[in-house]
Amino acid sequence: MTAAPRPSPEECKVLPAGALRDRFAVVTGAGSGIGRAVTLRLVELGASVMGVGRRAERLAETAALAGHRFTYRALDIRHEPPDFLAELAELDLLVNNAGGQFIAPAAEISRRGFDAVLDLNLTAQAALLQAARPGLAARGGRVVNLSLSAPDRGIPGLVHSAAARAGIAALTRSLARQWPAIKLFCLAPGTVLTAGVGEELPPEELAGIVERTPLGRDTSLDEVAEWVAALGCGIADAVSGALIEVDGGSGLVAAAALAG
Ligand SMILES: CCCCCCCCC/C=C/C(=O)SCCNC(=O)CCNC(=O)[C@H](O)C(C)(C)COP(=O)(O)OP(=O)(O)OC[C@H]1O[C@@H](n2cnc3c(N)ncnc32)[C@H](O)[C@@H]1OP(=O)(O)O
Ligand SMILES: NC(=O)C1=CN([C@@H]2O[C@H](COP(=O)(O)OP(=O)(O)OC[C@H]3O[C@@H](n4cnc5c(N)ncnc54)[C@H](OP(=O)(O)O)[C@@H]3O)[C@@H](O)[C@H]2O)C=CC1
Repeated sequence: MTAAPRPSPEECKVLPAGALRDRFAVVTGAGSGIGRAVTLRLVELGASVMGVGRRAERLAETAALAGHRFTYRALDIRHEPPDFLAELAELDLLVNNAGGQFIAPAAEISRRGFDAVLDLNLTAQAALLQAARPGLAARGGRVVNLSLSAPDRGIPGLVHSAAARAGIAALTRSLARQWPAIKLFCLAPGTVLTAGVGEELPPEELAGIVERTPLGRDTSLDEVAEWVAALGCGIADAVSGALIEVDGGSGLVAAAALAG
């Protein structure tokens, strides 16, 4: 199968200049991969961004690229209380991007391993949402939770992460009902060829997963960044609670078939 050509970075930039002027966003995991790309696009569109992550040196690299409208806090969302969010009187956009897991057969995942992945991808993110609620509600704010596509269909090798991501999708829908002043979304980007995913799977396995998606393609960083920015804009005003899969159609295919 011949895949459709990917849009160029410039073709992905569909939002007008200044679309996020005067907006204030918090992006977790802003020191690498998707979080950095999202941060740079939000800043380019006029927003001010506070980035969060454990490694200050990675956040400082993002700061050097983003310029003066980017500040950062080096902290661990699993082990530190989300006071930095509770202190914000006003917040337009929270991008819950920090996350991840390890790939292992279910039988080899210990209780501590399961807890660590549930904590990072569900419980810690729920705590961030609770802390951010007043600031978000004050501004009619939005939340984008990064997720995996079709977590409810099962993902062999990622049972802990699939459980957490199905949980965050349910949390997103439930909060969208309970907090009508805030719009919440899950964005599932399929396979994005970041250094982070490269540490989880060797290149040949990743290439196979990408090839077996219905569209035969990965999702670019520029596409993910533009989708997140769009969810922070007026165009997303009539949407809440949705899981949006920007995944080359991989959510349509059982994960076991993708893994080969
Ligand atoms: C296939 C189809 C794909 C199909 C599709 C695949 C597409 C994938 C798309 C997703 C892409 C991404 O997410 S990209 C993001 C990539 N980056 C990451 O995922 C990195 C994130 N990882 C982390 O932050 C951490 O490692 C995290 C998982 C939270 C664990 O944090 P901690 O530091 O607290 O944990 P540790 O102290 O190291 O370990 C806690 C327990 O976990 C266990 N543990 C840790 N690594 C383990 C491992 N590889 N195998 C077993 N068990 C492990 C340890 O043994 C401990 O248990 P005991 O031994 O009992 O003490
Ligand atoms: N790449 C892909 O194909 C896909 C990725 N995703 C999801 O998108 C998100 C970003 O992935 P990607 O950019 O590829 O991978 P990265 O590994 O580059 O991103 C993870 C980010 O989260 C931060 N982070 C991890 N743990 C913590 C913590 N405890 N406290 C604070 N920050 C933390 C990391 O920074 P630091 O280590 O400095 O703390 C890092 O910046 C993840 O949630 C991932 O699961 C979803 C589907 C596909």
